[in-house]
Amino acid sequence: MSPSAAPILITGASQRVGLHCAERLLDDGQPVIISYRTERDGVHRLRERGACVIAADFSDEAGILAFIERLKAATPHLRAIVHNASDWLTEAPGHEAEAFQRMFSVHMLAPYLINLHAEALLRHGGPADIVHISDDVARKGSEKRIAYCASKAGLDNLTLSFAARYAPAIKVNGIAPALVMFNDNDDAAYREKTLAKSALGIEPGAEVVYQGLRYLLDNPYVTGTTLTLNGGRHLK
Ligand SMILES: NC(=O)C1=CN([C@@H]2O[C@H](COP(=O)(O)OP(=O)(O)OC[C@H]3O[C@@H](n4cnc5c(N)ncnc54)[C@H](OP(=O)(O)O)[C@@H]3O)[C@@H](O)[C@H]2O)C=CC1
Ligand SMILES: Nc1nc2c(c(=O)[nH]1)N=C([C@H](O)[C@@H](O)CO)CN2
Repeated sequence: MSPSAAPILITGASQRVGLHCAERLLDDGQPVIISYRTERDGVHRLRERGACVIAADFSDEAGILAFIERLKAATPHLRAIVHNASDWLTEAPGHEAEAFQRMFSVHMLAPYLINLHAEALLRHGGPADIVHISDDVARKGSEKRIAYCASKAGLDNLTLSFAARYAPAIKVNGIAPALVMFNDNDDAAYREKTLAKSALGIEPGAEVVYQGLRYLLDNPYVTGTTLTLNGGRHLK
């Protein structure tokens, strides 16, 4: 891919899925911009590989708008925006409203404001995409993470609205994973219980999200669609 190609923005790419997708795009010669909140080893690695790295905290409107200004200063065009940044919060007793606000801000307000303010960066005459990384759990709800799940369901709805508004110049789609990669503190009992929730029963790793992203970027006839990436959880 030519080095003058417009960059792809991945939010929340300092670790795990976002970092993997950013590295795979760089492997393909695709320029990358990431947002990060914590200065992790992954940020240093991406910076060394030539990615543009921008600090951002999407916990409130001011932080989101500050990121948008830094993004506009960093590039005149974007090939795509991948909204990956996410906090997997439970609602601590007595802090439910704070948790809901934080989930709404990172999973809905940030994608909404970035999509609105960065529209012109995507309108450059070439292929352009927005991809929202959601969660398969939005399909049925989550008793343990009500606010998280509701905000991811709202993100799925943003996919439909922005796809209708931005067609035909910009495709807008989603990816809704179930378990892709555990967290280091997930114990054996939790891992066994979680793996049993899907028909395929595996922890696939971040590459399956990159494969879904690649499909959406490369296919000119898909918009307003959310790819289910759940190992067949809906079959159990
Ligand atoms: N892992 C899985 O099995 C599954 C993942 N998903 C979804 O896939 C995506 C990637 O998952 P995963 O890699 O596990 O995600 P992480 O939990 O690793 O979160 C990704 C990044 O989001 C950033 N982030 C969190 N809150 C904020 C905020 N308020 N402002 C800015 N950045 C923030 C963090 O940045 P930093 O570290 O720099 O602070 C973090 O590294 C997420 O959207 C997730 O909901 C869905 C289902 C299953
Ligand atoms: N931001 C995050 N969202 C989610 C995570 C995560 O680690 N960070 N993990 C999950 C689980 O894997 C779940 O799908 C299975 O227990 C969901 N969302």
